Amino acid sequence: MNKTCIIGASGYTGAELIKLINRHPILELRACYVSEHSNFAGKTLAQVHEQLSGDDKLAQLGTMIAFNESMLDNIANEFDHIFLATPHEFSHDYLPSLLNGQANVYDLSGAFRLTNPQIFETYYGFEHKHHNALKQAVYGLAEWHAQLIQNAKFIAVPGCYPTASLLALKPLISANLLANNSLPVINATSGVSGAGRKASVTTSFQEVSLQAYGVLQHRHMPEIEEYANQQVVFTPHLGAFKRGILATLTCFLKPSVSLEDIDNAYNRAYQNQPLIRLLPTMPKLDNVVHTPYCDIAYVYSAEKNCIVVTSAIDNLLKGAASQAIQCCNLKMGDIQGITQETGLI
Ligand SMILES: NC(=O)C1=CN([C@@H]2O[C@H](COP(=O)(O)OP(=O)(O)OC[C@H]3O[C@@H](n4cnc5c(N)ncnc54)[C@H](OP(=O)(O)O)[C@@H]3O)[C@@H](O)[C@H]2O)C=CC1
Ligand SMILES: CC(=O)N[C@@H](CCC(=O)OP(=O)(O)O)C(=O)O
Repeated sequence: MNKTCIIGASGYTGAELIKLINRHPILELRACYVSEHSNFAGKTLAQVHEQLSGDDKLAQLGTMIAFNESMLDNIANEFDHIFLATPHEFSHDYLPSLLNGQANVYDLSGAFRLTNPQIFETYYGFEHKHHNALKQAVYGLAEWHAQLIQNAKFIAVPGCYPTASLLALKPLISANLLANNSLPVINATSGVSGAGRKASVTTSFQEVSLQAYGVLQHRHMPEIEEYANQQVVFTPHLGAFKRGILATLTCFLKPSVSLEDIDNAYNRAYQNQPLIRLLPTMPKLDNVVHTPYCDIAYVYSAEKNCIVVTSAIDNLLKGAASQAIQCCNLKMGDIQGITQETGLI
C-alpha cells in the first residue's frame, strides 16, 4: 500500500480526497491535517464531514491533526503521496520544503500552475518566491500531459474552470482549426462549492443568484491561456447551485474547416480516454456531479464558420480531487494493474 496524507482535509476538496483515497485499492490514507488553529483539529473525520459517518476504516484513522511548520520534514519523508488541498498562500509557502522528501506531491491550489512568476503578483496578489519549485511543477491536465505526469514528482493540479475550458478547447487547437483573427470566448458557471467551505457574504444562500464575476481579471484566464497557448476571453459566473461547472465556448474556425475535421479532432483526442465522454447532445450538470467525468458536446455552423462547445464537470472532482487521483494513478503506472481511472469509476 502507498502511504498517503492530505493537508487541508477539513475543506470541500479535502473531503472528496478522503473518500477517493479511502476506496482506492493501493492508496492508504494515513493522516489528515488541518490548519494550525483550525476549529476542526482534534475532531474525527466524521465530526468534520458528516457524510463520512459509519465508515469503520476512516473511524480508525483517528482525528484531524493541526499542521505545524515543525512537522514538514517528517511529513515529506513519511508518506509516498502528499495531497495539498490548501489555500494558494499556504501551498506557496510550504510546498518547497515538502519537495525535499521522498513523497510525490499533488497541489490542488493555484500556487504553482503558471510558469511565469510575475503573473502571480497580478492575479494572485502575492510575489512568487519559489522559482525552482515552479520549474519542477508539471501541470496535471491528465488527458493531455500523461507522459509528463508519469515522470514528475510534483503535480500542480489544474483549476476547475481551466479543466472544463481546456478539455473543450484543446482538440480544436491541436488540430489547428481555430481562425487566426478571433479569440475563443468562454463563459462558464460554477456552483458555490467552488469558493470553498469558509463562510462569506458573497457565497451566502441569501446573496447568491446568477452573476458574472472577476470579469477580464480572473486568475484562471492566464492559466487557460498558458496551456491553450492561445489568448481567450474568459468570463466566470457564480450560480445558485452547489456543485458543477458548465463551460460554453464559442470559437470561430479557419475557412476551410469541415464538420469531419472537427469530429476527427475530438475523436483523436478522446476516443481512448475513459473519463471524457463525447456526447451527441449538450451536457448537463446532473450527469457529471459526483462523478470524475468531463462531458463534452458541440454544434457546428458551416454558415457562420463557428463552433459552440459545451463541457461539464464536477468542480470538486474532475476540477480538483479526482483529477489529482487520476494524476497519482498515472504516476503509479501499471503497478498492480493501476490505470488512470482506478478507484474513480
Ligand atoms: N473548491 C473547488 O471547486 C476547487 C478548489 N481548488 C483549490 O483547492 C484548494 C482547496 O480548496 P477547497 O477545498 O475548496 O477549500 P476550503 O476552504 O474548503 O478548505 C481549505 C482547507 O485548507 C485548510 N487550511 C487553511 N489554511 C491553512 C493553513 N495555514 N495551514 C494548513 N491548512 C490550512 C483549511 O483548514 P481549516 O479550515 O480547518 O483551518 C481547510 O482544510 C484551494 O487552493 C482552492 O483554490 C481547486 C479546484 C477547485
Ligand atoms: C465559484 C468560485 O468562487 N470559484 C473559484 C475557483 C475555484 C478553483 O478552481 O480554484 P483555484 O484555481 O483557486 O484553485 C473562484 O472563482 O475563485
